[in-house]
Amino acid sequence: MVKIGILGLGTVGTGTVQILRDPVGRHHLLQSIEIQRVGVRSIDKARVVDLPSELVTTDLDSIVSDPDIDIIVELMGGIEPARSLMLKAIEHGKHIVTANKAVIAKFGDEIFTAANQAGVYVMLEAAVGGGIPVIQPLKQSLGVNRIQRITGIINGTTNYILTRMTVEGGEFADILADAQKLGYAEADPTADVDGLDAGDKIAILASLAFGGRIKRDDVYCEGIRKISATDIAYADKLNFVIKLLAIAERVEGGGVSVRVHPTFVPKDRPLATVNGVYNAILVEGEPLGQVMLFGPGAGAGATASAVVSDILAIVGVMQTNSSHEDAVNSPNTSLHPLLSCSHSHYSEMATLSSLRSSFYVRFLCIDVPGVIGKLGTCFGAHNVSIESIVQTGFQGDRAEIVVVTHEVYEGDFESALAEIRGLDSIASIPSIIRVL
Ligand SMILES: NC(=O)C1=CN([C@@H]2O[C@H](COP(=O)(O)OP(=O)(O)OC[C@H]3O[C@@H](n4cnc5c(N)ncnc54)[C@H](OP(=O)(O)O)[C@@H]3O)[C@@H](O)[C@H]2O)C=CC1
Ligand SMILES: N[C@@H](CC=O)C(=O)O
Ligand code: NA
Repeated sequence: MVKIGILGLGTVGTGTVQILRDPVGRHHLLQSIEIQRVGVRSIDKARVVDLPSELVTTDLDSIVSDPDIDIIVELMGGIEPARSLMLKAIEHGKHIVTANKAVIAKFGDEIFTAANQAGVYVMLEAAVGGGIPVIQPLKQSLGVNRIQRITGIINGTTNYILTRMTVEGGEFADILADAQKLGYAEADPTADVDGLDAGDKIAILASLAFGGRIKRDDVYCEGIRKISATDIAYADKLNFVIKLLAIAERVEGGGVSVRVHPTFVPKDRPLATVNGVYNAILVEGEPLGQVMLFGPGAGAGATASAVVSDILAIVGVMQTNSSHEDAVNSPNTSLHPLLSCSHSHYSEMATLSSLRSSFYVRFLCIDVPGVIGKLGTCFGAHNVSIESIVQTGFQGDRAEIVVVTHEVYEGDFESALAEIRGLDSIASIPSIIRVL
């Protein structure tokens, strides 16, 4: 039997235990897995799964150093103590399965280096796209392609919020509360709403796609807090939907760009049809072309499916490699190259100003006559060409003008906006949203 220790028995931990305890009709290797210990924060909390009390403990240190345990399944979330416990488990020769994108995006360097030295695996399929297989496909089935771009909807909570705001016009706070009740949101939902969770995930995908580590601070993150019902209505009128996109791409002229921002997506693009808690990841590479991976991006069962599949992959390797005992006792034994992390350098990053994008901008103006001309002149002076400019109505006594630009350099667009902000007739610029 392969013995596992699970850290965390919340949404994903519970889903994981449920799959492991109900193996019939699933992969036969599940029957060689035994839950040895489960670590939690509050021992007295009511649990959905009924585990023998001697299995459950608040002493997580004792789990990661338990000599009988082969695999540590980290499902607690957050940076600490998750990071230290994973490092300690690696030090004790244990393989890791984790759903924790926050700790991998920020400390993956340290964790993978330690794992490679110790000759153990760190598997993280659940960390991106929940139940959607995307980590292993990037490492294996798509591994021979030169990846040009990844465009993803990879945060279930924000996609659920934007979908409901679009379809039923509900209030942001109420819908977020529902996402929390459904188990989609992070313990601190700020990570979802401000695009930080998607930032963690796209940093991980970019690292796999481009074969170089990504410093988390180099990922530009903008969340959905500022998206208003007005912008959603304009998007609809202009034949778009608003999605929180995470994009990683090679940039002409060198470097890679990794970013997260709300985006106007044309309604006829497949990504526009991804709604609710569903995620989708569009991978573009040579010679394959485009592949879109789609499925539930959060939730207990979906995420646990990815967690248990990772456990299974390790069990499979352990069973074919009877030298597991050696791996524990003698570091630097060879790891399967398609399951382990094989790069250690950092990717060169491109600056945001060198990227090309189209923009939707909503202006509130004080004085209507001549404003459209002034806006056109300012944009033109900075090489920003306009696809459409319309004055659509009033918000109180302010005239509302909406501009959609052609694809322009972000740097030129920023310079034009700096000049426009100085115009007497511009009262405010409530929305600036990129267009796909
Ligand atoms: N929920 C989802 O849909 C998805 C989640 N993830 C990731 O999975 C991980 C777990 O998420 P989720 O299950 O939603 O989280 P929950 O908040 O539901 O569960 C966290 C669990 O970890 C335990 N825990 C947390 N901190 C400590 C600590 N300091 N000491 C001991 N135990 C601790 C909690 O114990 P107790 O129960 O006693 O409070 C709880 O059982 C996170 O990394 C998350 O980002 C990834 C994909 C989807
Ligand atoms: N909070 C995350 C959970 C899965 O990673 C999300 O909403 O996508
Ligand atoms: Na996944």
